Amino acid sequence: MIELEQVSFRYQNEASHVFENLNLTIEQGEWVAIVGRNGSGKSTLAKLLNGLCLATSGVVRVNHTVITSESKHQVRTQIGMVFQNPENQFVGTTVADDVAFGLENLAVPRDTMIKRIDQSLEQVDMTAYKNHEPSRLSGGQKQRVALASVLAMQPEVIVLDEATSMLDPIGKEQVLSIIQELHEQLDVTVIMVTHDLNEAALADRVITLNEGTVWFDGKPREFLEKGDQLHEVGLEPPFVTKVYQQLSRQSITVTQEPLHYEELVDELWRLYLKT
Ligand SMILES: Nc1ncnc2c1ncn2[C@@H]1O[C@H](COP(=O)(O)OP(=O)(O)OP(=O)(O)O)[C@@H](O)[C@H]1O
Repeated sequence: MIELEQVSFRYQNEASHVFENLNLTIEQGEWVAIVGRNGSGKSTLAKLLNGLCLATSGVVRVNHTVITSESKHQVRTQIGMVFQNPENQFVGTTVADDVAFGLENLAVPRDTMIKRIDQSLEQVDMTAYKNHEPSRLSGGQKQRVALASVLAMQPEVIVLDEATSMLDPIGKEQVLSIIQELHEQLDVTVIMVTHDLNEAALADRVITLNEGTVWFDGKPREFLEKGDQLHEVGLEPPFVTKVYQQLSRQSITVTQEPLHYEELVDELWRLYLKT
């Protein structure tokens, strides 16, 4: 679905490259979390995927189309982006207008447009707010509307750049469960830039960037097994990993390193019943 081949990128008037000869392939239907310290290039990578940044050299392909200044508009119909701050994405005076905007640009026929607006608002559970002003919604509701605007375009790939970082735990949970549903039911490819390693553990694959290179690329469990090595790339092991490390230090055997709180609780419960 996405291929980066020998991609180098340098911002205009900057001396150093963010990426040099980066190679990466993301398959259709994968859920990939991109993690890494501040400045490691996560957002730049997200922008390279939808043509907001164009490779200085090398090739970025989305569904076999090479992203260039000519093709980027067409590519954006296949890749939906959701950013950290939904305020920057609102253009309409009502929620429905806002969701309609991208469809109007694509000249989608009116009856199809109405159907898609209703369907995407329902997917994010925001139907009741259809005629509300976006600026009066809560942060979590705004992010769900931003997600609906992307869903209405029926993209094959959704890129979320720190999309849940400004949300409270409930708002975060709601957005993540919508993503999980889309991924499972519609086989949408999800690329999620995040600082939250608990969130990254939900993905099928974790890519860790460090100084413009891929430091780790693999399953979330293998990633968390890195434990204290995560400090080398500016990351803090999540709570479940720290508990696992403490248990190991005290020679308490746990069957496998827990990925989520639920697994940790199951494991602790098992240990408790054994005593
Ligand atoms: N518009 C820009 N012009 C020049 N340099 C930039 C620009 N945007 C980012 N950079 C630089 O590119 C590098 C990568 O930045 P990027 O925003 O991709 O990192 P990031 O991993 O997303 O960071 P964060 O976690 O802080 O959001 C950094 O050194 C940053 O200073």
